[in-house]
Amino acid sequence: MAMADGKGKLERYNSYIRKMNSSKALAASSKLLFRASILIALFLVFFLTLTSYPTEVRRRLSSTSSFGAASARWGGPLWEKQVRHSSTPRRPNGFSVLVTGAAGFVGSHSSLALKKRGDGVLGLDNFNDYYDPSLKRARQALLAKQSIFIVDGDINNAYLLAKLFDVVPFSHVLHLAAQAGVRYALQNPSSYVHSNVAGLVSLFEASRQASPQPAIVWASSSSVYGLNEKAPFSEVDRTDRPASLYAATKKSGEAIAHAYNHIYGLSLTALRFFTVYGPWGRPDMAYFSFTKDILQGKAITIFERADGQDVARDFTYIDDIVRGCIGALDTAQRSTGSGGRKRGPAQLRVYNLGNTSPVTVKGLVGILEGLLGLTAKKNVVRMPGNGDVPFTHANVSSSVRDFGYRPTTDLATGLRKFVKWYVNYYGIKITKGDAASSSSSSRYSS
Ligand SMILES: O=C(O)[C@H]1O[C@H](OP(=O)(O)OP(=O)(O)OC[C@H]2O[C@@H](n3ccc(=O)[nH]c3=O)[C@H](O)[C@@H]2O)[C@H](O)[C@@H](O)[C@H]1O
Repeated sequence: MAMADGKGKLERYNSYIRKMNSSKALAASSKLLFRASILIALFLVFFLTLTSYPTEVRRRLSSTSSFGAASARWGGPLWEKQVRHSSTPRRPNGFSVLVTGAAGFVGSHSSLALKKRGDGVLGLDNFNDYYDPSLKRARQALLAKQSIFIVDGDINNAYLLAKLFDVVPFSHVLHLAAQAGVRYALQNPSSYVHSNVAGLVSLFEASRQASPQPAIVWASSSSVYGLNEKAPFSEVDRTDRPASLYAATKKSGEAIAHAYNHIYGLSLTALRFFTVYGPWGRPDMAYFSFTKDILQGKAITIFERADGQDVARDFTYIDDIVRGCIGALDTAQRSTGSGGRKRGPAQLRVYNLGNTSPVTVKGLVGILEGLLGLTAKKNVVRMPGNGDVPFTHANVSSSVRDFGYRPTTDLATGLRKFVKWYVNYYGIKITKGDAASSSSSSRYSS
């Protein structure tokens, strides 16, 4: 009996162990299944969220929000050496300037001018495809010849910015990276928020945490005057009626700058640029695309106001703008914060940088026709409701007073230099007009 009892116990015990094992295996496999489902669900949420963004935003997010993706393009001892070398000033008391948007139009010209006088310059640019990136790469090559290194990265990448401020104690930031263009905001509104609002905050965050905190000079825009009718536009005029999302994001930037100055003691100067043009310019702008189309015999569209009057702009030549940027950098006081905390009141400034003599768009086209020796095929249409403003005109008395800003290039002179660059860069031969005779072997004149 005892044996039988013992055998029965053993069998019961074995069957208990078998049951336990099979329920453990069941539990383990259901745990695995549960975890796998969570992973799949997370992946699906991420994928669906990402694919619900427009292509442009998706491209930007994938290039900026992943540390892994970004770190593939930066980091390491060689990279740090390049960053340090490029940022080191070569003159006594020279600046060490981080130029964002350095492969852009104003960014490339400003970087070269700063380097020329002995400042250290490090560029930062995400080389996005808002317009032909090969032009940005050509500007990059130009800067590389002057030993200016451009980091390939986005201002929204907080890791990258922290790393840059860790490696270099920048004295100044010239912040020019932005989503430009007034009318493109109708097609891709989120890109304006991404670069001009989120990107700006990201840069200000990195700067306020940096030690030392840099002084920041950054690009606002004449477009903030919006529907202002009082001319010429003065910095104290109303800027609460933006006509485009572009203008609204630039105006937001000025409000954000106020807050960072107030809370963290960042020294901040906003420059309101007025329709900047010149060699190595932006292909999306009217003077550039008109030149291309006139040369190709294509029709151009000229907007006129609802009342039939001509639209006008205070077109400003790039060299004048660069001098304004450098004047603002030279007179920028230090930020007062340290360790992310304000230690006293800091400088907060806003300046117009314009040419002070508006020209109508028809006038611009007339000058181009003369330079190209060609007559444009013109479609004159009523200005569509696309964010454009009827005219701009800068009062620059504040920048004249505070850093001796004085625009010296009229539109005809500036466009002559632009056309000379354009035909040379794109290898175009013009038999009639001034452009052919002024074409030189130099691809760059600033
Ligand atoms: O000062 C600024 O803050 C802004 O300047 C620039 O904007 P805008 O002044 O709008 O320049 P731009 O596009 O060259 O149009 C020029 C003129 O041509 C007219 N225009 C334009 C296109 C066209 O097909 N036809 C036309 O008549 C058009 O109606 C306008 O009157 C920068 O792009 C912008 O990024 C920002 O920096």
